[in-house]
Amino acid sequence: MLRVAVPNKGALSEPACAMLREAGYRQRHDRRDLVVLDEANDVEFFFLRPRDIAVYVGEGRLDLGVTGRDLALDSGSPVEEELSLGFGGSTFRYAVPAGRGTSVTGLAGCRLATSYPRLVADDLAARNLSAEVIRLEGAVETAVQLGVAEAVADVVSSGSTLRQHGLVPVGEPICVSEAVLVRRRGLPRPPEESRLVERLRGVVLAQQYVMLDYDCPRDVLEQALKATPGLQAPTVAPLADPGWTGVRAMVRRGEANQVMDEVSTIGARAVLASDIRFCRL
Ligand SMILES: Nc1ncnc2c1ncn2[C@@H]1O[C@H](COP(=O)(O)OP(=O)(O)OP(=O)(O)O)[C@@H](O)[C@H]1O
Ligand SMILES: O=P(O)(O)OC[C@H]1O[C@H](OP(=O)(O)OP(=O)(O)O)[C@H](O)[C@@H]1O
Ligand SMILES: [Mg+2]
Repeated sequence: MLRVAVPNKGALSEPACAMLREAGYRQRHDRRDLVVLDEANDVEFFFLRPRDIAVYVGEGRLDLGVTGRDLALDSGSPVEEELSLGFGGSTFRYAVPAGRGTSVTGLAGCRLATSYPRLVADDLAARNLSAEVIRLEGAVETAVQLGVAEAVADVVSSGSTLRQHGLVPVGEPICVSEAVLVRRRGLPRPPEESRLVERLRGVVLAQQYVMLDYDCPRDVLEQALKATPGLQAPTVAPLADPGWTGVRAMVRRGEANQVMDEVSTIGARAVLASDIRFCRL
């Protein structure tokens, strides 16, 4: 039986459960449940703190886990990323009080509060900078206000927590993070693991594309197909009116409106974009 870790709390918890549900797996209904057995798929899910997940997977106690890239790096566990999941996006950055400089080198010798001490120590070492790293559990932005540190390194998503505390980011992000599926580094891949990975890949890809359908005058079909080449090739089907054809192709979600403008300008009509829920490509 495959054993998989899922975040039990926090920013990654709900989207991770939703994605696994979409991939056809049984998930918990009660937030207090810590283990869910999905007998039909022969998978056992363990709901763990996101920070601990890479530790269990790296020790080989669990086969796969959903966690944040930043948390996996900070754990120092021997895990590798199997799949990026496309949610839980954030950056991990240094920040200082507004007006206290804009350069990372200014962090030398300061007290730096963070919940990600390994990530910070590794980055400081790579930059050949020395600073005192103060490990806090959370709400690290307050550490500057209360005089525990002169700078912080923390997760930045919308940036509003930094702003509320009068802090501004300095330097490039230490890590650009998102939710990832991790496995123990270097282990052979059992077939039951590949099935879960492929199912999740099907959900991730489905979210990145839309299905575009439109009616196209035959005399501009070639031009339209260039705008919508699809993945393999677009479906071209006859319509009742011999002067027209139906076209169906997958299009990247972020480019969909531009492509719709393009085919409409050529003369396409009834241009429809619809969501794809899950797929195998
Ligand atoms: N807006 C956000 N706020 C916090 N974390 C986010 C956000 N967006 C994405 N994340 C990611 O979520 C993960 C952190 O999750 P979470 O905040 O639940 O853990 P934690 O900080 O260890 O736990 P807690 O906040 O309960 O002490 C990291 O991978 C982080 O990059
Ligand atoms: O850029 P923003 O959208 O404001 O989000 C970033 C904030 O969210 C996280 O805190 P979380 O809620 O996880 O609390 P924590 O600090 O206790 O971990 C993170 O540590 C920042 O404080
Ligand atoms: Mg947090």
